[in-house]
Amino acid sequence: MIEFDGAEVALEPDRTGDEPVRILHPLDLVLAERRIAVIGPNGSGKSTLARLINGLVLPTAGAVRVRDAAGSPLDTIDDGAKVRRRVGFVFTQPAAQLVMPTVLEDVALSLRREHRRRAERDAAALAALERFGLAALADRSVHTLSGGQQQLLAIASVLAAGPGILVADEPTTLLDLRNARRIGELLLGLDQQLVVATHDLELAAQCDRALLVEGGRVVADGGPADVIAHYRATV
Ligand SMILES: Nc1ncnc2c1ncn2[C@@H]1O[C@H](COP(=O)(O)OP(=O)(O)OP(=O)(O)O)[C@@H](O)[C@H]1O
Repeated sequence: MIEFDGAEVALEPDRTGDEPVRILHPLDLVLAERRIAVIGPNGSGKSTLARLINGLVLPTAGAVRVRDAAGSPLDTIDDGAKVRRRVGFVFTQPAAQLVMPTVLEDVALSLRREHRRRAERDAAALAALERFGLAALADRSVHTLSGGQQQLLAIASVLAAGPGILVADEPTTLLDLRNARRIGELLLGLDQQLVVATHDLELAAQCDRALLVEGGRVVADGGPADVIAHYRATV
């Protein structure tokens, strides 16, 4: 569960002494559904909203809290590094988060806390790759993968660390239709709670709830069909 309690993001005023610019206006929301889409025009604040959920952006006022599993405490996000073990984040550009030379090493890096011994870590990493149909690519350089394979690997690496919540920021934007559907289906089928900021309305339509963000405010919130219809009617 994710709770926004008057959370807002404002930029410091510049030297002209102007009012701070609000990127996200104070937001009160409880997100309890398993799959939540955040849609809206470019620059509306979707990424900022998504980044608040894993501490990549901290609110300048108010609070964001997460509970990543039944029975776990509702914790305020005030330390990005701590929350990132509980809330995974997948970026639009998978290459940005693939940091190790080979596919296996990249997944193994996510497992360094759980498995201190290299052999155990590699075995767990291989099992994670198998789950995503990537085992045959284990020794390949991450740079030789296709965009779809890279996005799949980025998701596998993030999920290997066992987060209870997954946030994805436009994960299908750079993919062709086939890979976009494949990644979309994978994300929608996860056990974890999913928050996905997306321009992919086909993906948004399959979520349990959608939020329409415009000008840093949530202007529609509810079933995806209604929220998408509202969005289409306003562009
Ligand atoms: N660190 C920052 N400094 C200055 N402006 C910022 C910063 N972060 C975001 N913004 C501005 O805040 C607004 C919202 O940005 P955000 O990236 O959240 O939008 P978005 O809805 O995800 O857009 P897109 O669909 O184009 O990715 C934009 O106008 C952006 O330029």
